[in-house]
Amino acid sequence: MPKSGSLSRSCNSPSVRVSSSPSQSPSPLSQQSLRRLSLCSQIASHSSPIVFPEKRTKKLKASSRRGEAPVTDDQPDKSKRDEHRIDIGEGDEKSDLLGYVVYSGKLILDKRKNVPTNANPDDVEQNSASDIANQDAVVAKLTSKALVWGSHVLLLDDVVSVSYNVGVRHFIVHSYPLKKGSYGLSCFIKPKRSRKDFYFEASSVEEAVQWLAGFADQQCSINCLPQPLVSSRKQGSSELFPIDTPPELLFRCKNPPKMLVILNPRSGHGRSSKVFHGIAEPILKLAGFELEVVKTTSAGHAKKLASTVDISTCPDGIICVGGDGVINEVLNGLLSRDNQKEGISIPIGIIPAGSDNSLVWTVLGVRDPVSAAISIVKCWNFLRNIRNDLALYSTLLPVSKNFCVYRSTTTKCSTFQ
Ligand SMILES: Nc1ncnc2c1ncn2[C@@H]1O[C@H](COP(=O)(O)OP(=O)(O)OP(=O)(O)O)[C@@H](O)[C@H]1O
Repeated sequence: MPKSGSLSRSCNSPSVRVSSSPSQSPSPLSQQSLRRLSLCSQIASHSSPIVFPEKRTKKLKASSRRGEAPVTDDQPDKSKRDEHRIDIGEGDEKSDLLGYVVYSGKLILDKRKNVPTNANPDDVEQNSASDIANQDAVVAKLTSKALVWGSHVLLLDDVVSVSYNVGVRHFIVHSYPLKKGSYGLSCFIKPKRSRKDFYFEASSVEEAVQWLAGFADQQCSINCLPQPLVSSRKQGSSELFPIDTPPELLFRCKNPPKMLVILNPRSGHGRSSKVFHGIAEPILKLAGFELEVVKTTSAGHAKKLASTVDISTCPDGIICVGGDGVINEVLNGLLSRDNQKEGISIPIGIIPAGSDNSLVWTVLGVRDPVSAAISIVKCWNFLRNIRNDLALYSTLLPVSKNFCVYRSTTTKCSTFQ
């Protein structure tokens, strides 16, 4: 079992299709992609045995140093595989579904659902320390696929973001789990999701930060909120985080994604504004997105916007809200830009709000705006992680050369060349 309170940085990524020429010798970059692809396929198949993240990372790094494709878990070296197996729940089947452990420690679930954000932080901290010592605290585990505590399993696919008041032990996990009865047969039934917030308390500020780093590593957005009773000048300052806070976490808190939303108010018989502002926008805001919403005024407006918009004002992507028509216009607009390279490097998100939405359903496999918004959040986090990794290599960024669509199933993000 991994040590309680230990964090292992690991690479869990939604599956991504990155095209690369098979004739080219593997560059560090393509190995990086391979490493991600390998993990993705393991996750998608639900067949990966549970391994210590450290061992998985070492194994993958070692194989990629040798220029080989990473060793996958379905290779027949059973004895080695068993050696790495750990028990998350009761039995291997459940463990396989939950992935590998990223972080574990004691947490209290605050059932009052009311963490006082304006209370004196010293009082809050003292109460927390005594609570954690009580039997209220449960062992919780963050795995590559879920947060597990007691008999609860919250899938990370359903987690939009985690909010944290800097400098305290509390954090809030915002999620949109599927409602009972809306599982399966997704081609016939629109999945129904409803928002659930879980208020947790870690045993120390340092541990709370480690939990957050674990969530960030697993494609969840992190919202750093101001600490109560701290001067506004210090708010958001890294001084309020413990010294060993992972720098990516600080970076994430300071750099929210900026996107342009192109909304066709006529789509879906005039219901698209309601769909966006009432359903999708709150989810994107919960993930800290900064959105500039432009409503089209006539046919052709979306194309003109996409062909002329200054990309630096929406560096993280364009979200199309409407039906097939508005998506068509945006894609054509981007392709007709003077600087086509710039146009095709920008990620596209789609919130289905048209009358039919056949394109988004047939190509991306989603039909409800909640799942689509969650996918955009997940894929944006995934892209940010990939870009951070790629930046390590200061070489060309193949992802930015591809046409990237925030894919609307919650575990996938596709790039097309
Ligand atoms: N403000 C507007 N007024 C009139 N037409 C518009 C406006 N904005 C966009 N359009 C046009 O409306 C057309 C239809 O829009 P869209 O496909 O988004 O919605 P829909 O027809 O309800 O959805 P679906 O195509 O899924 O049935 C688009 O081709 C677009 O050119």
